[in-house]
Amino acid sequence: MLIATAAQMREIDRAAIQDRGICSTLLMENAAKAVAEACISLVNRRRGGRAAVFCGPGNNGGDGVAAARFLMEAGLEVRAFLVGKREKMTPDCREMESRLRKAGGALEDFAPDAAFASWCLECDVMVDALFGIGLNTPLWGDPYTAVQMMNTCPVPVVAVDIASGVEADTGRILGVAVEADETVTFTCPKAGHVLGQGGLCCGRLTVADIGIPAGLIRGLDETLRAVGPGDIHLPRRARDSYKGDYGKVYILGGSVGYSGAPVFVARAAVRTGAGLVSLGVPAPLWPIAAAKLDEAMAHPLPSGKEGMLSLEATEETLRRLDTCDVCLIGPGLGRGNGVASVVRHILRSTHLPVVLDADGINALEGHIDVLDARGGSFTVLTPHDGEFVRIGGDLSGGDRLAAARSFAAEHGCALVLKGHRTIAAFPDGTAYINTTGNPGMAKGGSGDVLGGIIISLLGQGLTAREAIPMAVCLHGMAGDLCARELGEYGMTPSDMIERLPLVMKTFERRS
Ligand SMILES: NC(=O)C1=CN([C@@H]2O[C@H](COP(=O)(O)OP(=O)(O)OC[C@H]3O[C@@H](n4cnc5c(N)ncnc54)[C@H](O)[C@@H]3O)[C@@H](O)[C@H]2O)[C@@H](O)CC1
Ligand SMILES: [K+]
Repeated sequence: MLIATAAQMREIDRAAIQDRGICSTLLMENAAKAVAEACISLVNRRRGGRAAVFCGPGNNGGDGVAAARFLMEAGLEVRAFLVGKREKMTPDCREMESRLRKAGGALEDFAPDAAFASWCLECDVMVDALFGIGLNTPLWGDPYTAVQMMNTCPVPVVAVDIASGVEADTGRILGVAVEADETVTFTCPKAGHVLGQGGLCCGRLTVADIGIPAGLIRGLDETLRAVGPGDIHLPRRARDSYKGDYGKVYILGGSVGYSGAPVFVARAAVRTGAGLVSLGVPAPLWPIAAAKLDEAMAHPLPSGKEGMLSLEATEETLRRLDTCDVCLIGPGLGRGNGVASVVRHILRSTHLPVVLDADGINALEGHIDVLDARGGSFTVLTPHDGEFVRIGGDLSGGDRLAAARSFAAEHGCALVLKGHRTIAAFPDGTAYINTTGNPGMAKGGSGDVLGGIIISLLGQGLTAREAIPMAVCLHGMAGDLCARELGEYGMTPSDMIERLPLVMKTFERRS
C-alpha cells in the first residue's frame, strides 16, 4: 500500500481544493464523518454515549470540531474542547466551530481541573484531534496535559488522522503522544502509522476516502510502500520447468559453536522453492551440517584452529560461486580477522549478487570501501541495529527510514534494516516497510530464516525489488502463523521454516 509523506498529503489537498475546486470544508466534513462513525461503533459496543473531543487550533482540530457535531446529531452527549489559542484557529476550524454552535453545541476552552477530570472518567470515547500532519515541535503545556489525560483515562481513544505527538514522516514521538485504540486517517497512510513508537501509538488503522480524486493519488511520486500479504505475487512455476530454473544458491557460514545459523538459511531456502542449495562450512562443522540437511548440499571448507574459515577457503568458495546465481555470506562465521578477510576477498572478486548477513556485515566494519567498490554487482545487507551502526549507519536521530535510505543511496546497495517493522531501502530512495510479524520472532535464528528466503527468491529470478519486500513479508507471515498456532513464547525459527510452505501455498498460482 502506498504511503504518503506529509508534504505529499498537503500537495494532494491543495490540488483537490485549488485545482479541482473541491470545497475544503466538504473534505473536512467527510473526514469528520469517518471519525464519528468509528466513535459510534465503539460506543455501540459499550454502554452509553458520552464523548470528549480534544481539538487543536489547526485543521486536525477542525476535523474534531466537525466530528463533535456529527456525534451530537447522532444523539451522544458531547463536549468539545479547544486546546490552544483561539486566535490561532484556521479559517476551516472557525467555520466548523460556527456550524457546531448553530447546531446547539459549543467549543469550550480546555480547563483541566478536577471536575473536568471526573467528567472525562465517565466518557465512552475520546477523540484526539489535537494535531495531525502539521505537528512540528514537541508537545508541551496544555496539549501535553490533554495527551496525558487521554492516556491515563480508561476510555478508548480515536485519533483523527494520526495520534497527536507522532511525527507523520518518521513515527518519532515528539515529546509525548496519544496512545490511541484506533486511528482514522484520510486518503493514504503515512509512515508514522507503521514505523517505530508512532506506529504502536496509532492502534487499529482505518484509511477513509474523503473524496480526493483518485487521479491525484495515482499521480504521487511513489517512493514508499507498506508491504502486507496483498503485495505477495509469486511467479507461476512452469509445468515444463526443472531444478535449474529455480536458482543455484550458495551459502557461506558457520564456525565451531555456530552450526545452526547456516543450516537455518539452507532450510529456509529449500522450503521457499530454491532449485539447488549448496552450503560451505568450516570442515569441523561439515558432518553436523550434512547430517542436518537432506536437500541442501553441504561441503567442508578449510578452517583454522579456532574453528572458523581460514584464508585457504577463499579460492574454493570462489570456484564454487562460478556456477551459482546468488550467494549469502555471513551467518555464524564468527568474528576473527582471518574470516573477515575471506569475506572481503570474496566480495572484491565475485560479480554475483551477494546477500551479506551477520558476520558478513561485521567484516565491513572499517572496510566499507569494499562495499562501495562492488560497482554494478548487487549487494543486499540485512543488518539489525547493532550491525548497522557498526558499519556506519546513523540511527542517532531516531529516524530509521531516513537512515536506511541514506545508507542504501550512499553505498549503492539494498539495505534491509531488521526489527519491528523491518525497512527495505534501495539506492534510488524507494523504500518498503513491512507490516507482518510479531515479538515471538525475536529469537536467535530468525534472521537466518529471512536470509534464506531472500536468496531463494533472488535465485528464482525475482528482481531485488520484488524479492526483498516479499521475503520480509513472508517471513513475518510465517512468524504470525506460528504465533497463532504455538504462541509467541514457544515458537522457534525451525517452526517458522516448517510453516513457510503453508504460507507460500496461499499465494501459489498453478498453470
Ligand atoms: N487540508 C485539507 O484539505 C484537509 C486536512 N485535514 C486535516 O488537517 C490536518 C492538517 O492540518 P494543519 O496543516 O492545519 O495541521 P495540524 O492541525 O496538524 O496542526 C497545525 C497547527 O498546530 C500548531 N502546532 C504544530 N506543532 C505544535 C506543537 N508542538 N505545539 C503546539 N502547536 C503546534 C501549528 O502551529 C498549527 O497551528 C490533517 O492532519 C487532517 O486531520 C482533513 O480535514 C482533510 C482535509
Ligand atoms: K490527531
